[in-house]
Amino acid sequence: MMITDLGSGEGFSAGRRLVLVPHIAYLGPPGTFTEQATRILTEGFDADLLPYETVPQALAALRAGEVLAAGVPVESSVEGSVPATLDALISGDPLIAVAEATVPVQFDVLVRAGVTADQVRTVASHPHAIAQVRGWLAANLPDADVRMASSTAAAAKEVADGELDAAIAAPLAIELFDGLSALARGIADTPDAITRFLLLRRPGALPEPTGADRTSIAAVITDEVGTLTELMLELSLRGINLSRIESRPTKDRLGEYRFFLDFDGHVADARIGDALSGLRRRCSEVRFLGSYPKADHSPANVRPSASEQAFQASARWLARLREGGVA
Ligand SMILES: O=C(O)C(=O)C[C@]1(C(=O)O)C=C[C@@H](O)C=C1
Repeated sequence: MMITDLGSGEGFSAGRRLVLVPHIAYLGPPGTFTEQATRILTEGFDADLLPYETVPQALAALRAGEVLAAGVPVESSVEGSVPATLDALISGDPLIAVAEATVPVQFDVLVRAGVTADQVRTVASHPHAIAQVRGWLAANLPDADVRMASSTAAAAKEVADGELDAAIAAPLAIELFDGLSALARGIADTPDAITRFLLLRRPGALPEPTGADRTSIAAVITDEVGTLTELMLELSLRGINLSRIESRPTKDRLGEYRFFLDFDGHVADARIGDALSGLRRRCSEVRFLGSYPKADHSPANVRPSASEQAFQASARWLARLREGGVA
């Protein structure tokens, strides 16, 4: 997928024919799946990719205006959402997603050349990667001390630096750090895993609706009977397909949750705007997290009663009634 507009020249500075290329943050170091995704998300856009050690650090740089955009992992088909990303999206100034990409995820076990399985005492990776290879680790490295790293590529770098014996990393990481070789390839417990990534930006002009869009929000509801059902009803009554709902504690008090929702459609679509207004009235907090083209380009299945034409016709009908006309 290509991004068409990352923000009208922001981040460019021209002078004496020198044009500074904008920076785009990602979860680094080079060799992460997030780097692969960020390259897809920024294809055709002249920008330098800047690695950050954690997602919160990348988003802090974006909020501070040090980078134009940030590529972050948001959801895995096997492990579910990436909590660090959801939490970092909410804590701080609003950010919006402007594009999404999905990347097939495969894992190799990288060691320093010559290291054999029975010499591996420590193995590390990103928690999401570890979770996707638990079966393989139990069968093949049952005695190894399993450690968490800030990313798959950070683990590969630690192996190259002699700080760890093995890393679970993306196949391409082997070429980026000196002296690595693969102890095993394609070790994911679930083949065909996919991770979804978003390109985030500070609020500004939204991507144009394409008919195959997704909208993301985070909403806090009061702890009362039926509030979650009512939230869902706002969507279903308008024929809106919910593609994800995830809860995270608000961290303010036990039992209070923030719901992350993804649904088909663009905030510019009448049915989505109408539903969002309803949610705004019902929820104690609604944060808009963006409307952006879906990575798979699958068009929204809009029932006739929720179409743009149906909304326009009913708005005209209501206006006539209010003017004293006959329906
Ligand atoms: O560590 C990386 O390479 C990442 O890009 C992060 C991440 C994730 O957050 O899920 C991305 C894809 C894989 O599922 C494992 C890790």
